[in-house]
Amino acid sequence: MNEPPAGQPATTPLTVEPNPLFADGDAAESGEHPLLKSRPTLVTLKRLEARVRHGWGAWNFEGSAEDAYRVWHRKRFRASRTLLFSLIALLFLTGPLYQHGLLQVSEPLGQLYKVLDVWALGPLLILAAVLTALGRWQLLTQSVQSAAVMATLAALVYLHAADLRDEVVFPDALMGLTLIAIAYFGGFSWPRIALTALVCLGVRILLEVESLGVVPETITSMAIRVIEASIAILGAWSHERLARLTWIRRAVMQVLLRTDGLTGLSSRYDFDRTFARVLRQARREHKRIGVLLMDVDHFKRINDGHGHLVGDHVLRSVGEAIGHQSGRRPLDLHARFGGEEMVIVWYDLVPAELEALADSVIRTVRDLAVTSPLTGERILVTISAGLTWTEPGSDHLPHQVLQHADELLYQAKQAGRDQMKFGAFVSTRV
Ligand SMILES: Nc1nc2c(ncn2[C@@H]2O[C@H](COP(=O)(O)OP(=O)(O)OP(=O)(O)O)[C@@H](O)[C@H]2O)c(=O)[nH]1
Repeated sequence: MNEPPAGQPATTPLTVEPNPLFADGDAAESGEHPLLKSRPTLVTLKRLEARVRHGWGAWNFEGSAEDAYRVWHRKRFRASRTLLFSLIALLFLTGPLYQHGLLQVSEPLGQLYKVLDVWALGPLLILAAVLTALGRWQLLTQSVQSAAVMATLAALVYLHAADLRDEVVFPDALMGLTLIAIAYFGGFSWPRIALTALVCLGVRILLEVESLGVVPETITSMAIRVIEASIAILGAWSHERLARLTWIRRAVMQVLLRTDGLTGLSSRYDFDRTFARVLRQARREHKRIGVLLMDVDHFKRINDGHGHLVGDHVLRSVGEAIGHQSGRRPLDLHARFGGEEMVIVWYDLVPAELEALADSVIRTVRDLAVTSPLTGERILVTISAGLTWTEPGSDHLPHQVLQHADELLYQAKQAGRDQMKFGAFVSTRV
C-alpha cells in the first residue's frame, strides 16, 4: 500500500460534510461560483416556500433568489403588461374620437382632456408598452410603468370627478375594471396594488360624499367601490403568492436536474452544458483548461463484495472528496460523468499545476478512510485518471477533449490502475 507523505495523517478522515444539494446557503451568495448564479440550494428553497405558504405578505426572497425571481417574473408578464398598456393607451387616445361612445366630453373640459390625453397620457402609455415589449433598461422601464399606472388612475379619478360635476359622461365602472386589470395582467407586487387601490377608493369616496352627500346612492356606490378594491387587492395577493410558489418549484426542479443526487457533484446534464460554455470562454480569453477524467478502480468488485448500498457509499465518499478538492474557483467544474466516473475541469492553469492538482486528487481518494457502514470493514478505494489540457485559445469541441481524457484514462487502467496518464490535447480537426 502507498504510504502517505511525511507530515500528513495516515488517512484523511472522511468528514461527513453536508451534501451541497441539501446544504444550507446559497452558491451565488457565497460568491464562489458565478456560473451557479441564481441557484439556491434545496434548503434555501424550502425556507422560501414556507415563508410564502405561511407568511401573509413579507415574501421578498433575499439576495440572488429575489433577483432571479424578478427576472423570471418580468419575462412571464412581459406580454400581458405590453397588452395592458397598449389597450389603456388605445382607450384614452380614441376617447376624443367617439363623442357618443365611452366618454362624452363637454367643452371646455374636452379641450383639456384632449391635450392631456393626446400629449401626455397616451404617449406615456405607449412608451410603457414599447419599453415593456423591448424588455431592456429595467430601471427606466419600471419607472415608466409605475408612472403610466399612476397617471392612468389619476386620469380616471379626474374623469370621475368631472362626471360628478356633469362635465363628462364617464362610465365609472371603468375605474374598478382598470384597477383589477392592472392587478391581474400587470402582475405588480401586491402591496403596491393594495396601496394604489386604497388611495383610489379613498379619493372616490371623498369625491362622492362631497358632491352628493351621504345618501342611499352613495352608500350603494361605496359598497361597489369597496368590492372592486377588494377584488384587486386579493387578486394581486393570490397572484403574487402563486407566482412565487411556481418560481420556487421551478428552481427546485432545476437544482435536481443540475445536481447528481448521490455524490452532490454536478449532474452530467449540467456538466455538458457548462463545459461547452467554459470551453468557449477559454477560447475567447486565450486561456488553457485542464480536464481530469477519473474512474473508480475495480468498482464492480466493491459492489459484488460489499453490496450496491456500500458501493453507493463509496461513490458518495469519492464525490465528496472531489467536491472538496475542486470547483472552488468561478470557472472550475466537477461532475459525476456517469456510473463510477467523475470529471474535474480547471480553468487557466499551467500543465505543472494541473499535474500537481490531479496527483493530489488521486492521493486524497487513496487516503480516504472509507469503511462499510454495514460491517465497519475498511474499503480501499483508488481511482485511475486521464488528464489532458487544451492550449490557450484552441478551438476544440467538448467531446474531442473528453475523448482524449478517456483514452488517457484507459491507458492508466492498462498500466495497473491507481495512477494517472496525462498529455496535451492536439486536435486532429482540419
Ligand atoms: N453501487 C453503484 N454501482 C454503480 C453505480 N453506477 C454504476 N455502478 C456499477 O459500477 C460498475 C462498473 O463496473 P466496470 O465498468 O466493470 O468497472 P470496474 O469494475 O470499476 O473496473 P475497472 O474500471 O476496469 O477498474 C458496474 O457494476 C455498475 O453496475 C451506482 O450509482 N451505484
